[in-house]
Amino acid sequence: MSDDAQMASPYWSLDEAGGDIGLGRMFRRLPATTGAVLAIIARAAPRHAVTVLVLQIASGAATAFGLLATAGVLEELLAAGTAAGQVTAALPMIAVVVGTYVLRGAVDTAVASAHARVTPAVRRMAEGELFEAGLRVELAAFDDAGFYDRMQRARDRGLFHLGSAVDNLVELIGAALAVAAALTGLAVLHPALLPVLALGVLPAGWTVQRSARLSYAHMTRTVTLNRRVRMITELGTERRPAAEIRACQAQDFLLREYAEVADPLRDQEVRVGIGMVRAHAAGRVLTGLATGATFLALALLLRAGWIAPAVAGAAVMAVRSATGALGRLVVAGHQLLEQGMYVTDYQGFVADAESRGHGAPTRPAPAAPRLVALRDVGFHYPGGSGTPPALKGVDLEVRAGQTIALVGENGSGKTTLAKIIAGLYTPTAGQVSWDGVDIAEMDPRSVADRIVMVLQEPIRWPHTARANVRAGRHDRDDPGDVALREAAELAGADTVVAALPLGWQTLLSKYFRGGLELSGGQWQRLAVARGVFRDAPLLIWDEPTAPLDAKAEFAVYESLRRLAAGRIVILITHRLASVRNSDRIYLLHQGEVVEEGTHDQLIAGSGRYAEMYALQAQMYTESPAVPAR
Ligand SMILES: Nc1ncnc2c1ncn2[C@@H]1O[C@H](COP(=O)(O)OP(=O)(O)OP(=O)(O)O)[C@@H](O)[C@H]1O
Repeated sequence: MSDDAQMASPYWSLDEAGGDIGLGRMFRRLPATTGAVLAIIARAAPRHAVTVLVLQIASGAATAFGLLATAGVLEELLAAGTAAGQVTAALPMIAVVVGTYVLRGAVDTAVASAHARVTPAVRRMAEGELFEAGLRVELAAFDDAGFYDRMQRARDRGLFHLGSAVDNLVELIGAALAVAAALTGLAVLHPALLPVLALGVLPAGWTVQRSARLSYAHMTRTVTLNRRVRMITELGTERRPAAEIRACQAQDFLLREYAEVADPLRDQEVRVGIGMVRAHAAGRVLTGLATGATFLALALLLRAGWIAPAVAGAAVMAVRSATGALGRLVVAGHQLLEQGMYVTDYQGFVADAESRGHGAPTRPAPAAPRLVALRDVGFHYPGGSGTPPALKGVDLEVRAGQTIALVGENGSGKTTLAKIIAGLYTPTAGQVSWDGVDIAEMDPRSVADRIVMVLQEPIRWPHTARANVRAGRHDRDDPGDVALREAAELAGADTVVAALPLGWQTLLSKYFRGGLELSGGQWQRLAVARGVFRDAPLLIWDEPTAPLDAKAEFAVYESLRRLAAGRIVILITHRLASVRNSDRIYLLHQGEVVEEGTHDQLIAGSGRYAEMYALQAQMYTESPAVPAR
């Protein structure tokens, strides 16, 4: 097997066809979907939605009235007498028909303008809700693959289809009212015309329904392939992966990956397209036959004397208008069902996100905790059953004014522990307390308010340099940017900003015209400045200096030492020289604290820490392991 073949995955292929949607099933499922969309419309734009509905009813009534008036015109024109006399007699009814058309045109325009306000309002509200729901959930939700997948689906497809679902609902109601208008008009003219109408519209209805079924089945079969195509094309067109793709010469690999999913998608589209062409061809034949049958039926009714010629003429017009409306109704109904699935996804996500939010605020966290203590803390990432816990049995204490360090190999649990101390994850066992009170009892917002956390991969806010630092506490009052400049100086970010063309106002994003990109270390200095600007009593630094040059690293540690006075500092780093002065060092191994003490105690213990320290020291003292030339 080639390497490429080994990298190919069986996870994406055409999906199983979704349930077939016949007319009966469509009508059974429509109320639930319609109800869901209506509920969202009612919250986003109730007034405009009512306007649309009332005007659509008025438009339907005008259609029915226009049909009756047309019959009146035909009656006058077909009455006995001279041509001039017939036209003169028909003039008042012609005026009524023209008036009805004008009225319908005006009403339809008003429907369209009220409708134009509904869809954007729904999109705006739904997007805002989704964004807020995503921001409010606990961090752990992002580690749950199911939740994450639902969120992506709701964001990428739910929002998009919600707008179209609103449009289709409006179309569906309009079409249903137009069909009802044609039916009513004909029933008033003569009830015997109703079966004639059915004869005329059924083939068209069959055709539209057949193509809508094909398109629905196509949509359900290609969900996964479409997602995969989007992922791959994003990889090939985004800025971040661009360098590595080129460095690894992975272009051909990506193109093959793309072809692997895009080809079956294309073939499926061709199959469906041909299926639709066939359905339309059959439909046209049937419609032709049905038109003949309609005329035959009308002729029979005329001969039997059941209807007058004028009524037969009006019936032909009614059949045409009802055929068009029925077609629109079936198409809109199917599309609404298709989009309804995504709308349900969206609603499911928002409900799920709300249930994952923090509970009602309880007591506030102490303004400046004096003692942070962990007792027998364990943690399992969501969905990780069958895998060992990320943390188990961790006991730890740190007091105001102290600095502790968390060290250990990659994957030993340091970052997880820091996030638990920060209240970002709730431990699955044990307890984290501040001044003797479990933080689970505290208002999570007030807990977060007391913490500064600088992480390994800080956010690169696509904003100005100033906003990048102020994001640490965006609502902090800082007249003259005094604190901002002080934080930048402490973090060594002042020199970075000084070199920018527009200083603090420089946009730091290459995605926008005039924007600039920084180096990894420069971004990190801004992140440290952001942490300093945040100014809180509990500082958690997770590898804050990893991408910094030696001079900047030294300066940052000096600043951290000054900042530490009176605060609680938790430091995570692999550079053991940086933790020598910590009040206590905790060495983690496979999620457990296996050694703890001061640097001197741990060195004297000759355990893992001493070994790691000796290895690092050796790298500085012995000749570098570069092969001799
Ligand atoms: N989001 C996550 N979902 C599931 N497991 C995770 C997640 N993040 C980390 N883990 C697992 O938890 C364990 C501890 O990870 P953690 O990031 O805390 O280690 P670390 O000591 O900070 O590592 P490093 O030194 O590489 O930063 C690892 O086995 C890792 O695979």
